[in-house]
Amino acid sequence: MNAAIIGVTGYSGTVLYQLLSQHPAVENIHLYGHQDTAAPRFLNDEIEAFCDRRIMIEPYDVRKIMAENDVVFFATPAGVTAKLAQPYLDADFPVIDLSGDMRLKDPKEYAKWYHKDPAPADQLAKAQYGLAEFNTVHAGYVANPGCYATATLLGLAPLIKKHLIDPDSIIVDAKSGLSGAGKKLTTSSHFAWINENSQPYKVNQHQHIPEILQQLQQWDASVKALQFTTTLIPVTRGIMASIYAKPLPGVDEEKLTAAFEECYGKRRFVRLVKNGWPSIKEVSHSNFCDLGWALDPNSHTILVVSVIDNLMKGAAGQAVQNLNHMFELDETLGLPMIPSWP
Ligand SMILES: NC(=O)C1=CN([C@@H]2O[C@H](COP(=O)(O)OP(=O)(O)OC[C@H]3O[C@@H](n4cnc5c(N)ncnc54)[C@H](OP(=O)(O)O)[C@@H]3O)[C@@H](O)[C@H]2O)C=CC1
Ligand SMILES: CC(=O)N[C@@H](CCC(=O)OP(=O)(O)O)C(=O)O
Repeated sequence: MNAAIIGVTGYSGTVLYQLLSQHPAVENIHLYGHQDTAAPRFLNDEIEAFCDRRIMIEPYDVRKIMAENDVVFFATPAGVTAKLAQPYLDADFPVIDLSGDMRLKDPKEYAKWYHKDPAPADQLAKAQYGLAEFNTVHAGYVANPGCYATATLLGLAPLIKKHLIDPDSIIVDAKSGLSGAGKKLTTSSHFAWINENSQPYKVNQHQHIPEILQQLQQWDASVKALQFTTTLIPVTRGIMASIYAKPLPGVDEEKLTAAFEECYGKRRFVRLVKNGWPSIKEVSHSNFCDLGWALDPNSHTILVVSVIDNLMKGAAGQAVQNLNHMFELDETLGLPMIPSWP
């Protein structure tokens, strides 16, 4: 197949390019950039690491993209696909959108949390949320989940789906490395600030809160809210979500473990860590989500720890997993099955 990438010069775009370049079912990768760029650019001029890849990044042209490709990936910032999705939806053309533009079903929620103009409700209704372990999308427009949302939802799924916790008691403390913020330098991502430092941000205002709730409510309508805090940590890649909740009466360690095993026993990309605890480094550069859990009888609290690589399972890796679902290929095709270690 031929695959198009829009946004190849960004962090998730480059990882997507790396994965698709080695994907056995992808024959050609075509790159497209901004709509308003008259002259084409070249990948080797934009990304030093790809200095031997003199591949053209053509100006964005929707008709050319659909004519020359079987699928298009958008690795563009919020606000881009909300304006560009319509012709793909009209043509039922396969799209995998890494941005948050088409994830929320309610346009008012998007406007509230992203502070941008939403796509129209009829377009949002057509997009399918691609949390790959639970929603196998075979065609159309896939809204690839956010990085924090992926780590949090995979950690919470067994607790919510098996009704093991008080739905009013969920607290998530999530930390992310700097590549999660994309390539643009900001004051908070400046080396002198974040090196040997750590700071919460977007407290109670993070755009993944409504995304997480939307999916949790599909599993259990009684979940009304969650306390969700995001913190920057001085690593390049990786997310660790520590999830706390109160168990319902009768829930013990055995039931907890059985729920995780039932939920993920057959899943290739979720690893259940039973000796010790998950760590960011052990999933680095892989599409794995590692999960660990415990029930403390003294504080009567469940802890689940979920780790992913934000650029892989949190973005480009899950996008390739969704590509494999869409084209009915083996789910693992083109994805590394061994993390980068040490
Ligand atoms: N980084 C991460 O860990 C994750 C990111 N995401 C989401 O994925 C998307 C990409 O993120 P990330 O890679 O971090 O972002 P970056 O900021 O690193 O890259 C954005 C890319 O989009 C391109 N771009 C910007 N505006 C346009 C436009 N109007 N038309 C065409 N191309 C455009 C940029 O090109 P140029 O440089 O030429 O402007 C660049 O290639 C975002 O929506 C992000 O929220 C989701 C999960 C995790
Ligand atoms: C470290 C960091 O800044 N991370 C970003 C995550 C970006 C992302 O995944 O955004 P969308 O999924 O909404 O597109 C953030 O917290 O906003």
